[in-house]
Amino acid sequence: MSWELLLWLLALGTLLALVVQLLRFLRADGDLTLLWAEWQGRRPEWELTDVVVWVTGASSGIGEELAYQLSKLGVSLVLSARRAHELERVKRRCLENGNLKGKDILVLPLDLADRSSHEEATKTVLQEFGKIDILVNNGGVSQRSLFMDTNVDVYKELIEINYLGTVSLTKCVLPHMIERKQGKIVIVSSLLGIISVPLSGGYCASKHALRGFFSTLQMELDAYPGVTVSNICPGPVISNIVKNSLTGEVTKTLGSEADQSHKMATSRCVRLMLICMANDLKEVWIAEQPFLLMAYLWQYMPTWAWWLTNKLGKKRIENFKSGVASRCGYDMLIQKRNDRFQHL
Ligand SMILES: NC(=O)c1ccc[n+]([C@@H]2O[C@H](COP(=O)([O-])OP(=O)(O)OC[C@H]3O[C@@H](n4cnc5c(N)ncnc54)[C@H](O)[C@@H]3O)[C@@H](O)[C@H]2O)c1
Repeated sequence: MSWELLLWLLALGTLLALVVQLLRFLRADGDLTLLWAEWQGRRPEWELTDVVVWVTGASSGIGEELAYQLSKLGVSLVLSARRAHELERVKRRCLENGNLKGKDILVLPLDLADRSSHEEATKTVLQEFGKIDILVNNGGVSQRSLFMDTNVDVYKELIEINYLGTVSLTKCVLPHMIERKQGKIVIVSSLLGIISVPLSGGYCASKHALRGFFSTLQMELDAYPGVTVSNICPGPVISNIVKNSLTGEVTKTLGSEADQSHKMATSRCVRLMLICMANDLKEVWIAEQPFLLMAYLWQYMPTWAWWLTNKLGKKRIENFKSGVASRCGYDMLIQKRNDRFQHL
């Protein structure tokens, strides 16, 4: 075989490998560090056993699924949200399907907006389990309304729950972690803490605030390498978030959602969240395409991202005005993606 032919074969092989990697990347549902950790990193089954985990927003969606997956790992669980009866339901299912006993799960009703109650709640957890290894700040609400139709109180509420509620609870728990020189603070932010979309100005603001604030805290905790902060940014995930979204008034929620077929399965999102926690990753992005690509576009080519988001944003506003509020404007792209991958 001549050298020339060998070189051609080598080049062809490299090209093929690149194409395969590109196809993989296009199907990726997490940022590259996270997917690497899933492949080669520490497993949640090894790292997250025999720990006390406090999950806020545990009565529904991502927090509820987190409770189920954590209960299978054999952790002690504290389940918080506002509705005690919903938390009791989640506790019952954890006991039915997981490896825990009744004494391993504490139901602790908590309103993130009622900051004066957070110190007492923290004391209750410490009295019950003696330590807090992981605080998952997951509770939150979203928003669907145009700025011109939105009362400023809605923005205040979003900041109170999503941002200040999270900061306040972390402030109560952190001294205990610093004293023990170990612990994990997990923030469930959003891709909307990195990018922005119309109709959710208050939600985007609260999640951008979380990212800015907790990145700073990560650096301030440099002297305590055993105390880590992880900022988790999911894209659309199946849950009740849109249904529970605030609209133009604090007292009004959207109340329904037509279709969630374009969203990531809650179980997959939570599995990747556990991988993030097991590997102490500082920030992870969890989303299917094209949402993940949009985040990369915002990061590396903001002007192009603006152009595209603006185009899709118009569709999102049109859908909202015609009463299909759950549609995100990326529907055309998602439909094309689904059609294409069905044929692969
Ligand atoms: N589902 C998504 O598409 C998505 C995407 C990105 C980020 N997130 C984030 O994930 C987190 C969980 O949301 P989800 O999607 O499971 O929605 P969800 O509506 O199903 O669950 C939200 C949880 O937060 C709780 N909560 C709301 N207000 C609260 C308050 N004042 N005090 C205490 N608890 C409160 C709710 O009771 C519920 O348990 C939120 O922070 C949300 O912003 C969700």
